[in-house]
Amino acid sequence: MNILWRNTCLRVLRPNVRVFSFSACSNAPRSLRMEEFTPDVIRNFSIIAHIDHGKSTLADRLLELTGTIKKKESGKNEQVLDKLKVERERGITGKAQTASMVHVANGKPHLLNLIDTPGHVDFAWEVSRSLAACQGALLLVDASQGVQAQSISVFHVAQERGLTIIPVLNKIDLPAAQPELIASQMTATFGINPEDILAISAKTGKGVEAVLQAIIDRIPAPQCKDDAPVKAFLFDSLYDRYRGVISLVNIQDGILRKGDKIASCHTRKKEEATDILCPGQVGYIACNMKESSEAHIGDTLHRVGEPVPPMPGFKPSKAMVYAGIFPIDTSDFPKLEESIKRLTLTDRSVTVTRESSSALGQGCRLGFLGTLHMDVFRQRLEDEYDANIIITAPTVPYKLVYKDGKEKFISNPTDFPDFNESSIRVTEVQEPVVKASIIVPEEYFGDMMELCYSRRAEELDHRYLSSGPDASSSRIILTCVIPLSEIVTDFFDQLKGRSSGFASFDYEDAGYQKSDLRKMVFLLNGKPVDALALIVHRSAQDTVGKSWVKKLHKVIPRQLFEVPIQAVIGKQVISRETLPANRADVTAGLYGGHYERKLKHLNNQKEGKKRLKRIGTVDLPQEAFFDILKR
Ligand SMILES: Nc1nc2c(ncn2[C@@H]2O[C@H](COP(=O)(O)OP(=O)(O)OP(=O)(O)O)[C@@H](O)[C@H]2O)c(=O)[nH]1
Repeated sequence: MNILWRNTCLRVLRPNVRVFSFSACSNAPRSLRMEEFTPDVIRNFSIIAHIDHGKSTLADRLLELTGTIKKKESGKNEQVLDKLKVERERGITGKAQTASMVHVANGKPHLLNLIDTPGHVDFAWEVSRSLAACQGALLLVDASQGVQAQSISVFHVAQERGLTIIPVLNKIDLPAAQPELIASQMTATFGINPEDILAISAKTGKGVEAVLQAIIDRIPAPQCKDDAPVKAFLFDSLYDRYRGVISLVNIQDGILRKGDKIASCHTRKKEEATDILCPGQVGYIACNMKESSEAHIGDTLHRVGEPVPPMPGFKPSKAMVYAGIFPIDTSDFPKLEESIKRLTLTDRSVTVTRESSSALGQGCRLGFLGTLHMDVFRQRLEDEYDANIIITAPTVPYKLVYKDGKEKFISNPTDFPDFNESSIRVTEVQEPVVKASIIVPEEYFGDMMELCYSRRAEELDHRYLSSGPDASSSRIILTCVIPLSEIVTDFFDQLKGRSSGFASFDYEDAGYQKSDLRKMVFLLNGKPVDALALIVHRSAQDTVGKSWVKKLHKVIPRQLFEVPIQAVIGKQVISRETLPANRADVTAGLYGGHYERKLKHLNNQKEGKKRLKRIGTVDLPQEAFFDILKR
């Protein structure tokens, strides 16, 4: 095992992104050695913020101020942390990123480890595990937008962990900034002392120096013992093309020296350290693991022969949204499977199993943390691996309770039982629910209530988020319990659309709840199309049935005979449309003389035929599924 560290800057990014080297740290005295950073001069901290409140920008300014990275000469504040297209579009960062910097304060060089956290509800798990490696956090709030749903939820996690919170008001340079109003909102919402709030502009750098000083003055040093047995906490892992799996660790106790044999409490695997890492420090370990599942997040590492009690366990990541991924051209499956395998090495929270569908052929069923996570993965497959894929409608994991008390989780609608079967032994179906909180300006409150009701929300409650004297800026926090299946489709888009983009939303797991759910199957000419099966709530079955049948009617090409399209639940037909028959000569209407056009049409048809799928007697091009299933 190699322990890789950099004296002054450790920057762990996605493998295809630059890794900063020691020489980039211009202001750092080169003679500094890692052993000199005793725990009292180490600060491990995180930045917590709602999406877009400026976390990455502040991280960049801190890195610049400490000389860890060079200030951009162009004066443009482009971000150092590279983002995926989907991340840029949605203004979020998915994967946590970590950096270390040295800052001289109070006459001594201090080692500051910034453990970045992602800013989206799907990644709440990453937030909680990165906070476990910190003693403090900067709570960053946009001075023009105020406190948002995500700021509150992450604040609570940080508070529960006993972290020291430094409240920071960002974007004070904006003309729309209302620093006094937002500061009073922060004081009321988080119960913090108004004098503790720092006002900054991460964009211009104003006030950022004071943030560095506050990190050193206010955040406690990690409590570690030099002479205790080595105890290292594994809080993240990533995949590097050349070095395999890289684990990020935080040394909680003891000194890890070159030549030390290290073992994992979880996997019992043993490795040898090739460098030194001291208490309180954050570093990364690269061993020759090829499977990221071998690096257990939340694992504790210790020196061989000196066992330590493992750190209190971390809940493993839990897939909340499942979808089938199939190649558009069925012969591409081996390539697709290989690409998925490679991509999951860099993102170990995705679960993969093989799936085969009579309609779409061979594919994989993937489990994601949420729909954004799914979109990020899909885009990476398309961009980085050039994959042409069809992705089925997302499903949440349902729970079936049997007569004998046994329980089973179902993540594929085709496995859902038909309740009209006489042999049915299922007594109850349960679905996952979440506790959602929405923060919205008062004028959109009615729309939000309506949206929540239409999505089967229960236990609705609301209160005013305290604000300043200006009544027009009153905002409301609305909480409810809502089925997860209702928010994995277009809930977020609806929320943004109906509130002109002002609503912010967050949710946390609230267990399972009994529900009246049925499997809806779509029949083409009497034959079911497995890839389109859905689980629906009884209250929504008519609307869902009707809209899907309409959609199918629109995209399915006409056949030589009439095709009935039906949505059925059990034996009951919920909705039906009939696709009229087509005339045999598909080139009819192309008049004589237009030879090239006719030829082109025939060639297109030939090409299309290769991808035709036969559902019973109905021929369907794979692309039709793409059209049906794209959101
Ligand atoms: N005017 C102004 N804009 C800022 C400031 N800080 C950040 N921004 C802008 O706000 C936008 C969001 O900033 P990011 O740093 O990407 O936000 P973030 O919180 O890191 O977003 P996620 O990592 O995706 O959660 C960017 O366009 C920044 O340029 C600031 O102090 N003033």
